[in-house]
This record gives sequence, structure tokens and C-alpha cells, in this order.
Amino acid sequence: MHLDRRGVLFVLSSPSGAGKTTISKKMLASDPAIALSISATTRPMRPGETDGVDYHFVDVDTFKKMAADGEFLEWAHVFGHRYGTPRARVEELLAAGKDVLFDIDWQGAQQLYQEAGPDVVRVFILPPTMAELERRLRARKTDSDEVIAARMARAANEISHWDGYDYVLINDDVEGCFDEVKAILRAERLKRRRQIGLIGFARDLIRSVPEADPTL
Ligand SMILES: Nc1nc2c(ncn2[C@@H]2O[C@H](COP(=O)(O)OP(=O)(O)O)[C@@H](O)[C@H]2O)c(=O)[nH]1
Ligand SMILES: Nc1ncnc2c1ncn2[C@@H]1O[C@H](COP(=O)(O)OP(=O)(O)O)[C@@H](O)[C@H]1O
Repeated sequence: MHLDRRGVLFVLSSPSGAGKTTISKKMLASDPAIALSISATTRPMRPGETDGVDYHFVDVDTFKKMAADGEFLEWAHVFGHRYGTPRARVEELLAAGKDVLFDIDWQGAQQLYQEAGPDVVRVFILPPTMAELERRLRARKTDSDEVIAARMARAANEISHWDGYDYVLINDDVEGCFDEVKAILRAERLKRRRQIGLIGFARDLIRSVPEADPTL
């Protein structure tokens, strides 16, 4: 049985290559109640990516104008490019009763938490080892050696923010990690303060008992 509830703002962060895109795709494919927040970025499109699906690819001037017009819930510089979360889609999804998934870095997680506080659930994904992280970046075949070296250099910094998250998972086996992410989302959805329909439901239950104390 499902009562009305407040949407979860579900943040997945990790150093580049640890597997957050893989996990998010699995979540989106398996659960129609959660939808992705599509970020705007000034970084170039990678092979296999689609504009408007993976990101909105924009130039720096467009990005700056969007930021100046207050269109972002949060934005940050990452790997020398700008990345931001457009506010409108998130608000539309929440109004439609969906949960929203964010693939954003620690700066974004922090800003989103400042904006939306307890509605935000922050999950950080760690690689089992740094050697495995580098292997995954190479196996993905989307970045040059230079870009991979920059991502590895930044990974240590990203990992140092692990303690700003509510949950920290180690992505050794994809299926195991995915199960853990699903368990977190399931439990968070059940939290009392998200179940806004509970107040009325419990009141009606109590009122349906003729012998109940009328002050309840
Ligand atoms: N703050 C913030 N970070 C973002 C946003 N979109 C993506 N990122 C982060 O930017 C980093 C680089 O993303 P990307 O270029 O797709 O590389 P990948 O993580 O290696 O696939 C990742 O840590 C993302 O989580 C956003 O809208 N805001
Ligand atoms: N648990 C895992 N074991 C082995 N390879 C993985 C695992 N998780 C992800 N990968 C692979 O590692 C690469 C990087 O994963 P990706 O999801 O793109 O990371 P991120 O979005 O964090 O940068 C991809 O080629 C992906 O298929």
C-alpha cells in the first residue's frame, strides 16, 4: 500500500571511473519512480552520449547566462569545465511525485543539501583499489591518457570528501553495489517524514475506533 510521500533527492557521487554512471543507469532502467536530473555542462560530448539525455551540452556563455538567471539549483567547476543542475526539471519531477537521481560531485552534493536539506540522500561510491579505478577508466576507452591522469589526480581529492555523505559503498561487484543502492532508496522512501499521507491515514484509523479517547 502506498501513501503520498515527499520525493527523495538521491545523490550518487564517486571519483570518476568508480561506477556511478553504471549504477545510475541500472537504477533508472529498473525503477520508473525515479528519474535523472539532467545536468548542463560545458565539457565536450563523448562518443555514445546524447545531448539532452546524458547532459545538456552548452557553451560557456550559455552556461554563464543560465547561472546568472538563477536557473541552477547548484553548479560547480569540475575538471576545468562547468557543470550545473537545472532547477526546472527537478521541480517538475518532484511535483509529478517522482524521486530524482543526481550524478553530481561533492560540491554539488553540498550545495544541494544546503538547498533541500533533509529531502537529500547522499551516497558515495568508492572503488575497491586505486589500481582498479585506473583500470576502469582505461577500459571505458572514452578519455585520452592525459585526461585519465587528470581524473586520477582528482580522484584522491574527491575521495577525501567521503565523510560528507550519508552512505558510503564500495563498488567491487556491480550487482552487489546495485543491490545496496536499491536497499538505501527503499528504506529512505519508507522514512516517516517522507510519508506525508501518514498523518491523515493514522488519524482516520484512530477515528474509526468508536471506543477511542476523543482527544486522540
Ligand atoms: N556539481 C555538479 N557536478 C556534476 C554535475 N554533473 C556532473 N557532475 C560531476 O562532474 C564530474 C565529471 O562528470 P563527467 O564529465 O560526466 O565524467 P565521469 O564522471 O567520469 O563520467 C562527475 O563527478 C559528476 O558527478 C552537476 O550538475 N553539478
Ligand atoms: N564493479 C565494477 N567492476 C568492473 N567494472 C566496472 C564496475 N563498475 C563499473 N565498471 C566499469 O568501469 C568503467 C567506469 O564506470 P562508469 O560507470 O563510467 O564510472 P563513473 O560514472 O563513476 O565515471 C565502465 O567501463 C564500467 O563499465
